[in-house]
Amino acid sequence: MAEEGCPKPLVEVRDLCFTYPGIDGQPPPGSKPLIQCFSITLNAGHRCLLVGANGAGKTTVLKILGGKHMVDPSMVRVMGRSAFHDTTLTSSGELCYLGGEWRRDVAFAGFEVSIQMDVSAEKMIFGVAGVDPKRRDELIKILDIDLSWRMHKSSDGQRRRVQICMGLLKPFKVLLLDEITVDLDVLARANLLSYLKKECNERGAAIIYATHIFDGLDDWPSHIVYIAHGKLQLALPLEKVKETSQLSLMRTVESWLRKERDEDRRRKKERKALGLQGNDKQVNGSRVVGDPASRVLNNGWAGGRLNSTVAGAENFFFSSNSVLRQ
Ligand SMILES: Nc1ncnc2c1ncn2[C@@H]1O[C@H](COP(=O)(O)OP(=O)(O)OP(=O)(O)O)[C@@H](O)[C@H]1O
Repeated sequence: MAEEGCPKPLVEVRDLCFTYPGIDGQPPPGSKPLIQCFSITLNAGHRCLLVGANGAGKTTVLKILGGKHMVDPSMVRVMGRSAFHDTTLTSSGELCYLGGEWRRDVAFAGFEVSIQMDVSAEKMIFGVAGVDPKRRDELIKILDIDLSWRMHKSSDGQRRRVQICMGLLKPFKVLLLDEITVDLDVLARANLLSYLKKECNERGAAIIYATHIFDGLDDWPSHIVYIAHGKLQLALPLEKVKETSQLSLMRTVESWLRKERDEDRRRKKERKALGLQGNDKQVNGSRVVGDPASRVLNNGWAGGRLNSTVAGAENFFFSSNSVLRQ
């Protein structure tokens, strides 16, 4: 997706390969990588819509890009740095992930107050330190936040607006959005999407947005990335997608997913007819049933140790010992 003659990409993913670890902190031996053959490049200004069926791997990819799961540093570079190992990327706000855990957790606002406690929106938002007041005011306006809202008495959508505002207070360079607009009303969502578009156009930020909601998105993304079963299916500029389909974006994606499901069913049927299991491999928790010969498979993890298992480990002074972060 990088264009010729462009400056350094903001995001570079090269042959990303990843498996969730089992209870021992290692991927179940012989397990098939959950994410594989996934490479994309994003430049300043790119707004990438990440689409795929439930369970395709969208959240996993976003978390890896957001530095939450450890992979080999060569696989994921954000602004030329390793997303997992260089924690200054996230602590500075340059790399920002707003997604599942962020939504589900009590979403501690800078000064450790739960989003559902009896506290005002003002206290939550103004509690985030080191923020440009102009940017803060703009976000409050865009999201139409009433600073007197009490969090414990607010609606889900009102709370979400406050959360989104807090998440965007620092001027990100790379923003990863994992379906955060579900509770927003049509107007708030439209305003947010146009604000994010402006951020890309004016500040040269890049956004990857995973969603199943296509309202108002027909002209929002610059690129579409489609993932199925953890593998990249396509990564194209929106115009190219439009050239190949006369349908709306939602109908186009729907047709891809329908085709994918039909293919899956056909394969399953064939395997059944041959007396094979429905799935390629049987993995039960961290115990693997199957041919031990297949267990040497390189699934993106280095074996042996839980911490710093990648080449050049001595350089990872930013790294924690954890391989998964919340
Ligand atoms: N912590 C985990 N440990 C093991 N497997 C996981 C974990 N989280 C997700 N998975 C598995 O990884 C696969 C991809 O999940 P992921 O959440 O990335 O999909 P998704 O495309 O975001 O799906 P959805 O559209 O439903 O949100 C699923 O099969 C899921 O069961």
